[in-house]
Amino acid sequence: MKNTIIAPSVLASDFANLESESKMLNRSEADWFHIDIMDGRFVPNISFGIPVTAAINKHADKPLDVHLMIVEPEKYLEDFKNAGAEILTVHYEACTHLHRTIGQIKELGCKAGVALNPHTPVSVLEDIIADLDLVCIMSVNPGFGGQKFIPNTYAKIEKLAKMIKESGSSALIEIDGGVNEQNAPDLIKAGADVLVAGSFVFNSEDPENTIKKLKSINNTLVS
Ligand SMILES: O=C(CO)[C@@H](O)[C@H](O)COP(=O)(O)O
Ligand SMILES: [Fe+2]
Repeated sequence: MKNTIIAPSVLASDFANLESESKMLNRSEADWFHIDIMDGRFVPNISFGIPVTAAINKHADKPLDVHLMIVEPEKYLEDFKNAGAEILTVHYEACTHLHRTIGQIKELGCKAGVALNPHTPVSVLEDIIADLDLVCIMSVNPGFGGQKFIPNTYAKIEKLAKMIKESGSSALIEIDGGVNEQNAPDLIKAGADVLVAGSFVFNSEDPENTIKKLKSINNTLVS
């Protein structure tokens, strides 16, 4: 039985109470904290940056999965590593020298991920897939929480899973955007290893229990 990783997105949490939100995630069955960094240039929104990531890390006792939606991410990798990032994901569309950037992430001792916008085919990763620890398929256009899931994601997961298998890569497939308890079973069946969920978790009445529900979906699927 596959153990799907659940990574709640802190973007949808109460920023005025990050300590208690972090403690809730620690208590919960969440595996990672998903940290969305938006710069107002790569995406049309600004979230938070290095000091807030470090503040969350003071309270988090689980890995920080840092999703960099920024231009020139190579300039800030070390800062985010020092702020507590264990996984650093850069956007394919933001990196001219992706191979070099992935090497820099690994030299820092972090796991290296690449995120793909909805319009970017998974085939662009063919020549780098063996070097990646994670591929994040964006199932919404990045920049905002609470958007509608794009169904073409399922086909992308299947193509990527095939590429990973054929290349012998051990990259995990992460799905980010509009994930909820309705689409999670099909995402897992298609090949998702990591589910990011923001609004679905934090806008629910009982976020801890919502995480538990997402985590238990695996167990209801026939492997
Ligand atoms: O990276 C992003 C959005 O750009 C995501 O991580 C969102 O924060 C997920 O939020 P929901 O779609 O689950 O509300
Ligand atoms: Fe994200």
